[in-house]
Amino acid sequence: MSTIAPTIKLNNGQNMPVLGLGTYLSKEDDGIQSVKDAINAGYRHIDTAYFYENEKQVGIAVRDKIKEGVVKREDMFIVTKLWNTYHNPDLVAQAFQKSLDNLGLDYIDLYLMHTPMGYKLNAEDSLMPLDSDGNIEFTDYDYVDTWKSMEKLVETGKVKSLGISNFNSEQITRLLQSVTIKPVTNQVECNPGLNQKKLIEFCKQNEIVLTSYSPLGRPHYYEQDKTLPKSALLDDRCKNIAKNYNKSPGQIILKYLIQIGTVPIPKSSNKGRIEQNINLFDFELTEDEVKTMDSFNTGERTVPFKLCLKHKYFPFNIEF
Ligand SMILES: NC(=O)C1=CN([C@@H]2O[C@H](COP(=O)(O)OP(=O)(O)OC[C@H]3O[C@@H](n4cnc5c(N)ncnc54)[C@H](OP(=O)(O)O)[C@@H]3O)[C@@H](O)[C@H]2O)C=CC1
Ligand SMILES: O=C1CO[C@H](CO)[C@@H](O)[C@@H]1O
Repeated sequence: MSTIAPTIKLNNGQNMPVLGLGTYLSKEDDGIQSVKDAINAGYRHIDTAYFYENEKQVGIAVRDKIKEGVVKREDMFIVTKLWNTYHNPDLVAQAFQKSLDNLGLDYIDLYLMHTPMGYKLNAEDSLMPLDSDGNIEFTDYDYVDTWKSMEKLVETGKVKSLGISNFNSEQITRLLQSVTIKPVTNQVECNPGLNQKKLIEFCKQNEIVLTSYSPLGRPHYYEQDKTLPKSALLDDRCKNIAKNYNKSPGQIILKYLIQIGTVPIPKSSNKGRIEQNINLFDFELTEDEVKTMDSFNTGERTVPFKLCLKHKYFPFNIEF
Protein backbone atom coordinates (compact mmCIF):
# COMPACT_ATOMS: atom_id res chain seq x y z
CA MET A 1 0.00 0.00 0.00
CA SER A 2 1.37 3.38 -0.86
CA THR A 3 0.46 6.72 0.70
CA ILE A 4 0.75 9.96 -1.24
CA ALA A 5 1.38 12.95 1.04
CA PRO A 6 -0.75 16.07 0.58
CA THR A 7 1.01 19.17 -0.75
CA ILE A 8 1.46 22.71 0.53
CA LYS A 9 1.31 25.71 -1.83
CA LEU A 10 4.54 27.69 -1.96
CA ASN A 11 4.76 31.48 -2.40
CA ASN A 12 5.39 31.05 -6.15
CA GLY A 13 2.37 28.79 -6.70
CA GLN A 14 4.33 25.51 -6.85
CA ASN A 15 3.18 22.61 -4.69
CA MET A 16 5.51 20.79 -2.30
CA PRO A 17 4.60 17.45 -0.68
CA VAL A 18 4.41 17.95 3.10
CA LEU A 19 6.75 15.02 3.75
CA GLY A 20 9.93 14.09 1.92
CA LEU A 21 12.72 11.54 2.07
CA GLY A 22 16.06 12.67 3.52
CA THR A 23 19.12 11.07 1.93
CA TYR A 24 22.16 12.27 3.89
CA LEU A 25 24.44 9.21 4.35
CA SER A 26 22.36 7.11 1.91
CA LYS A 27 25.25 6.49 -0.44
CA GLU A 28 25.99 4.14 -3.34
CA ASP A 29 23.45 1.28 -3.66
CA ASP A 30 21.78 2.32 -0.42
CA GLY A 31 21.01 5.68 -2.00
CA ILE A 32 19.43 4.09 -5.07
CA GLN A 33 17.44 1.51 -3.12
CA SER A 34 16.10 3.89 -0.49
CA VAL A 35 14.82 6.32 -3.12
CA LYS A 36 13.21 3.46 -5.08
CA ASP A 37 11.60 2.09 -1.91
CA ALA A 38 10.40 5.57 -1.06
CA ILE A 39 8.81 6.15 -4.46
CA ASN A 40 7.12 2.74 -4.25
CA ALA A 41 5.83 3.71 -0.79
CA GLY A 42 4.32 6.93 -2.23
CA TYR A 43 7.02 9.55 -1.53
CA ARG A 44 7.09 12.25 -4.18
CA HIS A 45 9.56 14.62 -2.47
CA ILE A 46 13.25 13.68 -2.27
CA ASP A 47 15.94 15.78 -0.57
CA THR A 48 19.54 15.46 -1.73
CA ALA A 49 22.56 17.79 -1.93
CA TYR A 50 25.82 18.12 -3.82
CA PHE A 51 27.45 17.71 -0.38
CA TYR A 52 25.86 14.26 0.12
CA GLU A 53 27.66 12.83 -2.92
CA ASN A 54 24.57 10.83 -3.82
CA GLU A 55 22.88 12.96 -6.46
CA LYS A 56 23.79 10.34 -9.09
CA GLN A 57 22.13 7.57 -7.08
CA VAL A 58 19.03 9.67 -6.45
CA GLY A 59 18.86 10.43 -10.18
CA ILE A 60 19.19 6.76 -11.14
CA ALA A 61 16.36 5.77 -8.81
CA VAL A 62 14.04 8.57 -9.95
CA ARG A 63 14.71 7.94 -13.65
CA ASP A 64 14.21 4.18 -13.23
CA LYS A 65 10.87 4.71 -11.52
CA ILE A 66 9.82 7.06 -14.33
CA LYS A 67 10.88 4.44 -16.92
CA GLU A 68 8.92 1.76 -15.06
CA GLY A 69 5.85 4.00 -15.24
CA VAL A 70 5.49 4.18 -11.44
CA VAL A 71 5.67 8.00 -11.53
CA LYS A 72 5.92 10.81 -14.04
CA ARG A 73 8.60 13.47 -13.73
CA GLU A 74 5.95 16.09 -12.95
CA ASP A 75 4.73 14.02 -9.98
CA MET A 76 8.11 14.29 -8.33
CA PHE A 77 9.55 17.15 -6.24
CA ILE A 78 13.33 16.90 -6.34
CA VAL A 79 15.42 19.11 -4.09
CA THR A 80 19.16 19.64 -4.18
CA LYS A 81 21.53 22.23 -2.75
CA LEU A 82 24.35 24.58 -3.68
CA TRP A 83 27.32 23.65 -1.52
CA ASN A 84 29.33 26.22 0.47
CA THR A 85 32.39 25.97 -1.80
CA TYR A 86 30.38 27.46 -4.67
CA HIS A 87 29.22 30.74 -3.12
CA ASN A 88 31.28 32.77 -5.57
CA PRO A 89 28.48 34.26 -7.71
CA ASP A 90 30.48 33.42 -10.85
CA LEU A 91 30.50 29.71 -9.94
CA VAL A 92 26.82 29.22 -9.10
CA ALA A 93 25.70 28.33 -12.64
CA GLN A 94 28.40 25.69 -13.02
CA ALA A 95 27.69 24.21 -9.59
CA PHE A 96 24.02 23.97 -10.47
CA GLN A 97 24.79 22.33 -13.81
CA LYS A 98 26.98 19.73 -12.05
CA SER A 99 24.06 18.82 -9.77
CA LEU A 100 21.66 18.67 -12.72
CA ASP A 101 24.08 16.42 -14.64
CA ASN A 102 24.57 14.21 -11.58
CA LEU A 103 20.82 13.81 -11.27
CA GLY A 104 20.40 13.33 -15.03
CA LEU A 105 17.22 15.38 -15.01
CA ASP A 106 16.04 18.26 -17.22
CA TYR A 107 15.11 20.42 -14.25
CA ILE A 108 15.19 20.55 -10.46
CA ASP A 109 12.08 21.47 -8.51
CA LEU A 110 13.86 23.28 -5.70
CA TYR A 111 17.45 24.50 -5.41
CA LEU A 112 18.56 25.56 -1.93
CA MET A 113 21.56 27.54 -0.76
CA HIS A 114 22.81 24.90 1.70
CA THR A 115 24.04 27.46 4.24
CA PRO A 116 24.70 31.23 4.26
CA MET A 117 28.42 30.45 4.79
CA GLY A 118 30.95 30.25 1.96
CA TYR A 119 34.02 27.98 1.98
CA LYS A 120 37.09 28.21 -0.22
CA LEU A 121 37.05 26.18 -3.43
CA ASN A 122 40.43 24.45 -3.63
CA ALA A 123 42.18 22.59 -6.45
CA GLU A 124 40.93 19.24 -5.15
CA ASP A 125 37.33 20.51 -5.04
CA SER A 126 37.20 19.46 -1.35
CA LEU A 127 33.79 19.69 0.24
CA MET A 128 35.45 20.65 3.54
CA PRO A 129 38.61 22.60 2.59
CA LEU A 130 40.95 22.62 5.60
CA ASP A 131 44.00 24.75 6.35
CA SER A 132 47.18 23.32 7.87
CA ASP A 133 45.69 23.69 11.39
CA GLY A 134 42.66 21.65 10.40
CA ASN A 135 40.26 24.62 10.33
CA ILE A 136 37.76 25.08 7.50
CA GLU A 137 38.89 27.74 5.04
CA PHE A 138 36.06 30.25 4.87
CA THR A 139 35.17 32.87 2.27
CA ASP A 140 33.02 35.90 2.94
CA TYR A 141 31.00 36.01 -0.26
CA ASP A 142 27.77 37.75 0.62
CA TYR A 143 24.88 35.27 0.48
CA VAL A 144 22.79 38.02 -1.14
CA ASP A 145 25.16 38.05 -4.13
CA THR A 146 25.14 34.24 -4.26
CA TRP A 147 21.34 34.35 -4.26
CA LYS A 148 21.28 36.85 -7.13
CA SER A 149 23.18 34.31 -9.22
CA MET A 150 20.72 31.62 -8.18
CA GLU A 151 17.89 33.86 -9.41
CA LYS A 152 19.35 33.78 -12.91
CA LEU A 153 18.93 29.98 -12.93
CA VAL A 154 15.16 30.35 -12.72
CA GLU A 155 15.17 32.24 -16.05
CA THR A 156 16.73 29.16 -17.72
CA GLY A 157 13.73 27.02 -16.74
CA LYS A 158 16.06 24.44 -15.22
CA VAL A 159 14.90 25.17 -11.70
CA LYS A 160 11.33 25.89 -10.60
CA SER A 161 11.83 27.22 -7.06
CA LEU A 162 14.64 28.61 -4.93
CA GLY A 163 15.15 28.30 -1.22
CA ILE A 164 17.60 28.67 1.63
CA SER A 165 18.83 26.44 4.41
CA ASN A 166 20.35 27.18 7.82
CA PHE A 167 19.41 30.89 7.63
CA ASN A 168 18.41 32.82 10.75
CA SER A 169 15.63 35.43 10.85
CA GLU A 170 17.99 38.40 10.47
CA GLN A 171 19.64 36.85 7.44
CA ILE A 172 16.23 36.16 5.91
CA THR A 173 15.17 39.77 6.50
CA ARG A 174 18.33 41.04 4.87
CA LEU A 175 17.86 38.69 1.91
CA LEU A 176 14.23 39.69 1.42
CA GLN A 177 15.20 43.38 1.35
CA SER A 178 17.60 42.92 -1.54
CA VAL A 179 16.32 40.23 -3.87
CA THR A 180 13.67 39.74 -6.56
CA ILE A 181 12.73 36.11 -6.03
CA LYS A 182 11.62 35.17 -2.52
CA PRO A 183 12.85 31.88 -1.09
CA VAL A 184 9.97 29.39 -0.87
CA THR A 185 11.44 27.54 2.08
CA ASN A 186 14.09 27.71 4.79
CA GLN A 187 15.33 24.20 5.55
CA VAL A 188 16.58 24.06 9.14
CA GLU A 189 16.90 21.58 11.97
CA CYS A 190 13.48 21.10 13.53
CA ASN A 191 12.39 18.31 15.85
CA PRO A 192 10.66 18.12 19.24
CA GLY A 193 13.91 19.07 21.01
CA LEU A 194 14.31 22.19 18.83
CA ASN A 195 10.79 22.95 17.69
CA GLN A 196 11.60 26.32 16.08
CA LYS A 197 8.25 27.88 17.04
CA LYS A 198 9.58 31.44 16.65
CA LEU A 199 11.28 30.78 13.33
CA ILE A 200 8.17 28.98 12.04
CA GLU A 201 6.05 32.04 12.88
CA PHE A 202 8.60 34.43 11.38
CA CYS A 203 8.79 32.37 8.18
CA LYS A 204 5.01 32.13 7.99
CA GLN A 205 4.71 35.93 8.14
CA ASN A 206 7.08 36.07 5.18
CA GLU A 207 5.30 33.28 3.23
CA ILE A 208 8.24 30.93 3.66
CA VAL A 209 7.60 27.28 4.53
CA LEU A 210 9.90 25.79 7.14
CA THR A 211 11.31 22.42 6.08
CA SER A 212 12.38 20.27 9.05
CA TYR A 213 15.71 18.54 8.73
CA SER A 214 16.90 15.94 11.24
CA PRO A 215 13.21 15.67 12.20
CA LEU A 216 13.81 12.51 14.22
CA GLY A 217 16.70 14.17 16.06
CA ARG A 218 19.31 11.83 14.56
CA PRO A 219 18.88 8.94 17.01
CA HIS A 220 21.89 7.19 15.46
CA TYR A 221 24.21 10.06 16.49
CA TYR A 222 22.96 9.95 20.08
CA GLU A 223 23.63 6.20 20.21
CA GLN A 224 27.29 6.96 19.47
CA ASP A 225 27.67 10.13 21.56
CA LYS A 226 25.51 10.51 24.67
CA THR A 227 26.45 14.19 25.06
CA LEU A 228 24.21 14.95 22.06
CA PRO A 229 20.51 15.70 22.65
CA LYS A 230 18.42 12.56 23.16
CA SER A 231 15.74 12.10 20.50
CA ALA A 232 12.10 12.20 21.60
CA LEU A 233 11.87 8.84 19.82
CA LEU A 234 13.40 7.23 22.88
CA ASP A 235 11.16 8.95 25.46
CA ASP A 236 8.15 7.36 27.21
CA ARG A 237 5.97 10.46 26.67
CA CYS A 238 6.28 9.98 22.92
CA LYS A 239 6.02 6.21 23.15
CA ASN A 240 2.76 6.52 25.14
CA ILE A 241 1.17 8.77 22.50
CA ALA A 242 2.26 6.27 19.86
CA LYS A 243 0.35 3.50 21.66
CA ASN A 244 -2.91 5.54 21.44
CA TYR A 245 -2.81 5.27 17.64
CA ASN A 246 -0.98 1.99 17.17
CA LYS A 247 1.81 3.99 15.54
CA SER A 248 5.55 4.22 16.20
CA PRO A 249 7.25 7.08 18.09
CA GLY A 250 8.78 8.15 14.75
CA GLN A 251 5.35 8.54 13.20
CA ILE A 252 4.22 10.64 16.18
CA ILE A 253 7.19 12.99 15.84
CA LEU A 254 6.71 13.42 12.09
CA LYS A 255 2.97 13.99 12.52
CA TYR A 256 3.70 16.61 15.19
CA LEU A 257 6.09 18.43 12.85
CA ILE A 258 3.44 18.46 10.11
CA GLN A 259 0.72 19.65 12.50
CA ILE A 260 2.89 22.60 13.64
CA GLY A 261 3.12 23.61 9.98
CA THR A 262 6.48 22.26 8.83
CA VAL A 263 7.60 19.80 6.15
CA PRO A 264 9.72 17.01 7.66
CA ILE A 265 12.23 15.09 5.53
CA PRO A 266 13.12 11.98 7.59
CA LYS A 267 16.04 9.92 6.34
CA SER A 268 15.79 6.18 6.25
CA SER A 269 17.39 3.48 4.20
CA ASN A 270 15.30 0.76 5.80
CA LYS A 271 12.29 -0.25 3.67
CA GLY A 272 10.03 -0.83 6.69
CA ARG A 273 10.84 2.53 8.27
CA ILE A 274 10.57 4.32 4.91
CA GLU A 275 7.03 2.95 4.59
CA GLN A 276 6.23 3.68 8.22
CA ASN A 277 7.38 7.31 8.05
CA ILE A 278 4.85 8.26 5.36
CA ASN A 279 1.99 6.23 6.80
CA LEU A 280 0.69 9.00 9.03
CA PHE A 281 -2.11 10.73 7.21
CA ASP A 282 -4.84 8.63 8.87
CA PHE A 283 -4.78 10.21 12.33
CA GLU A 284 -4.46 13.62 14.05
CA LEU A 285 -2.76 14.39 17.35
CA THR A 286 -5.02 16.10 19.87
CA GLU A 287 -4.20 19.55 21.26
CA ASP A 288 -3.01 17.95 24.50
CA GLU A 289 -0.75 15.55 22.64
CA VAL A 290 0.73 18.43 20.64
CA LYS A 291 1.37 20.19 23.99
CA THR A 292 3.12 17.08 25.28
CA MET A 293 5.32 17.05 22.19
CA ASP A 294 5.95 20.80 22.67
CA SER A 295 7.33 20.03 26.13
CA PHE A 296 10.41 18.34 24.61
CA ASN A 297 11.76 21.68 23.37
CA THR A 298 15.12 22.52 24.95
CA GLY A 299 16.50 24.50 22.02
CA GLU A 300 19.54 22.21 21.79
CA ARG A 301 20.86 21.44 18.31
CA THR A 302 21.93 18.07 17.00
CA VAL A 303 23.53 19.80 13.99
CA PRO A 304 25.27 22.86 15.53
CA PHE A 305 27.84 23.52 12.74
CA LYS A 306 30.50 23.91 15.45
CA LEU A 307 33.33 24.09 12.92
CA CYS A 308 31.79 27.28 11.53
CA LEU A 309 31.43 29.26 14.77
CA LYS A 310 33.88 31.87 13.56
CA HIS A 311 32.31 32.35 10.13
CA LYS A 312 31.12 35.89 9.41
CA TYR A 313 27.70 34.50 8.52
CA PHE A 314 27.41 31.81 11.24
CA PRO A 315 23.63 31.64 11.66
CA PHE A 316 23.08 30.13 15.10
CA ASN A 317 24.31 32.89 17.42
CA ILE A 318 20.96 34.65 17.80
CA GLU A 319 17.74 33.32 19.30
CA PHE A 320 16.17 32.30 15.97
N1 LIG B 1 20.18 21.40 5.08
C1 LIG B 1 20.98 20.84 5.97
O1 LIG B 1 21.98 21.44 6.40
C2 LIG B 1 20.67 19.48 6.47
C3 LIG B 1 19.75 18.70 5.80
N2 LIG B 1 19.47 17.42 6.24
C4 LIG B 1 18.46 16.64 5.46
O2 LIG B 1 17.47 16.13 6.36
C5 LIG B 1 17.42 14.72 6.27
C6 LIG B 1 16.99 14.08 7.58
O3 LIG B 1 17.87 14.39 8.64
P1 LIG B 1 18.97 13.40 9.25
O4 LIG B 1 20.04 14.26 9.79
O5 LIG B 1 19.30 12.39 8.25
O6 LIG B 1 18.28 12.74 10.52
P2 LIG B 1 16.88 12.11 10.91
O7 LIG B 1 16.40 12.85 12.09
O8 LIG B 1 16.01 11.97 9.72
O9 LIG B 1 17.34 10.67 11.44
C7 LIG B 1 17.74 9.65 10.57
C8 LIG B 1 18.02 8.41 11.41
O10 LIG B 1 16.80 7.95 12.00
C9 LIG B 1 16.60 6.57 11.70
N3 LIG B 1 15.14 6.40 11.48
C10 LIG B 1 14.41 6.74 10.39
N4 LIG B 1 13.11 6.49 10.58
C11 LIG B 1 12.98 6.00 11.83
C12 LIG B 1 11.89 5.58 12.61
N5 LIG B 1 10.64 5.62 12.13
N6 LIG B 1 12.13 5.10 13.86
C13 LIG B 1 13.40 5.05 14.35
N7 LIG B 1 14.49 5.45 13.66
C14 LIG B 1 14.29 5.94 12.42
C15 LIG B 1 17.40 6.31 10.45
O11 LIG B 1 17.87 4.97 10.41
P3 LIG B 1 17.53 3.99 9.17
O12 LIG B 1 18.09 4.61 7.93
O13 LIG B 1 18.23 2.73 9.56
O14 LIG B 1 16.05 3.85 9.17
C16 LIG B 1 18.59 7.27 10.61
O15 LIG B 1 19.62 6.65 11.37
C17 LIG B 1 18.84 14.36 5.83
O16 LIG B 1 18.95 13.02 5.41
C18 LIG B 1 19.08 15.41 4.78
O17 LIG B 1 18.39 15.07 3.59
C19 LIG B 1 20.02 16.96 7.40
C20 LIG B 1 20.95 17.69 8.10
C21 LIG B 1 21.36 19.01 7.68
O1 LIG C 1 23.12 18.66 5.11
C1 LIG C 1 23.97 18.33 5.94
C2 LIG C 1 23.97 17.03 6.57
O2 LIG C 1 24.52 17.03 7.88
C3 LIG C 1 25.79 17.62 7.98
C4 LIG C 1 26.35 17.53 9.38
O3 LIG C 1 26.31 16.24 9.89
C5 LIG C 1 25.64 19.06 7.64
O4 LIG C 1 26.91 19.65 7.66
C6 LIG C 1 25.05 19.26 6.28
O5 LIG C 1 24.59 20.57 6.18
